[in-house]
Amino acid sequence: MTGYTLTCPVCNKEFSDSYTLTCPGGCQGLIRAKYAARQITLHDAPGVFKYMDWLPVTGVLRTRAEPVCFKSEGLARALGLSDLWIVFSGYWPEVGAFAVSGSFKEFEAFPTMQRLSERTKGIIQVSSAGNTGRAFAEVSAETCQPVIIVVPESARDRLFTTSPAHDTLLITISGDYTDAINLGSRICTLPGIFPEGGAKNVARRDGMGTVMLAGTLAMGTLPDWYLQAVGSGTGGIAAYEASLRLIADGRFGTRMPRLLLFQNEPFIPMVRAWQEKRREIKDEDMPDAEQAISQVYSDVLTNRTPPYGIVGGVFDTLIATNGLMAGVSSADAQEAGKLFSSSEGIDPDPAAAVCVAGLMRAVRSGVIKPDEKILLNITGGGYARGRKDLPRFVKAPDIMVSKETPFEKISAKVQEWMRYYA
Ligand SMILES: Cc1ncc(COP(=O)(O)O)c(C=O)c1O
Repeated sequence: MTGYTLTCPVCNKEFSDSYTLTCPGGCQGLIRAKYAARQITLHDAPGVFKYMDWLPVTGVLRTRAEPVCFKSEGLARALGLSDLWIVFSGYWPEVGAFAVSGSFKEFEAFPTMQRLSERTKGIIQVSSAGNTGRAFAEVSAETCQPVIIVVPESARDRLFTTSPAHDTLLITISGDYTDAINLGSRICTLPGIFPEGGAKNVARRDGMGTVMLAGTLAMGTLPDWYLQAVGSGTGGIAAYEASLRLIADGRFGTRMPRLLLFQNEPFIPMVRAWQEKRREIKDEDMPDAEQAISQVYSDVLTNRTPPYGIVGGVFDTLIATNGLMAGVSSADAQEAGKLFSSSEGIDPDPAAAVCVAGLMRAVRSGVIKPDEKILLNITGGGYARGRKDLPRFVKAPDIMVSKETPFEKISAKVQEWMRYYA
């Protein structure tokens, strides 16, 4: 690691990092990390930290989690593609994939927790529909760093770890992902608690960007296409930012990969806004949101406030990459998930199945040509294998609340828990 500063895409000012999530000048845009290393050198470091030249950390945590890229044979044959590459993020020992929480959210969680401990003193708060929360709980369980996680009650059985998560405070709320986000924001007003920041956190974006790094290093060159299923779209932004760095590196080509991002019908707000080339998501882009969310195959893709219109967000990323977005039906995603399992030999997360269905559609419609170089982000998977191999500790909620629970009651319990870490 040779150091980094942060820059604002609006005022272009550079500043140092004190776990900064927004421009100190008050600009509205996604700040970026600017790394001293123009060319990436892989470090002899654990898991995802081998990419630490382009991660906003100076130290490392112990982990085996990292994205694994290989050239597809089974799925490629089934779809008639000659240059299909899969980046697998999840648990699949045979290919060297050890993200034991099962998704690429673990690549965000490790650098984020490390950045927080290097840059400030405090406890991180995460709101999640399941996968992100599980990834942070896993890091907490492995490192003993405390974390406060808020999830909808319906997602509580998704909070399991491979060792007991003693340092996780789990709060469940009867409601959906948006209610978890709203409660999390209120909890972050308490002293000593820091929001993980979502797309605003450079550690999260650059952690996810390691997928593009792993893919490009395995292929030797940047791909023509990068495909991912999105809820917030942070992974897409991260893939673009990593591509910018890889182009500046000079060894992997000069052409920006095109992004092809998918949402799960009927909840497709970003697809609708993008189809009209609008920077704003309007209410009419998510009609009957609650009903639509209840119908999707992959509920981790149901973010109602994605970083879409913000400077440096999904809209700008799609413009910069000549990108595309499309909706995928749940029925197609389920079929595609079965095809992926049978052709590649591992079960994909439902979100990854959405991505496979999107790929199939793009090939059928001629958007993607059979000989193009495709990087398919299988953002999660290997749960069945993990259930067999890995210890599983399901985290019981520490605090259960409803939307009506007075905040004073919740904050008193949170502060009592925090006293232990003071
Ligand atoms: C497995 C999986 N894939 C894809 C996504 C979408 O990621 P994002 O939109 O944040 O890039 C998520 C979000 O939680 C996820 O858990």
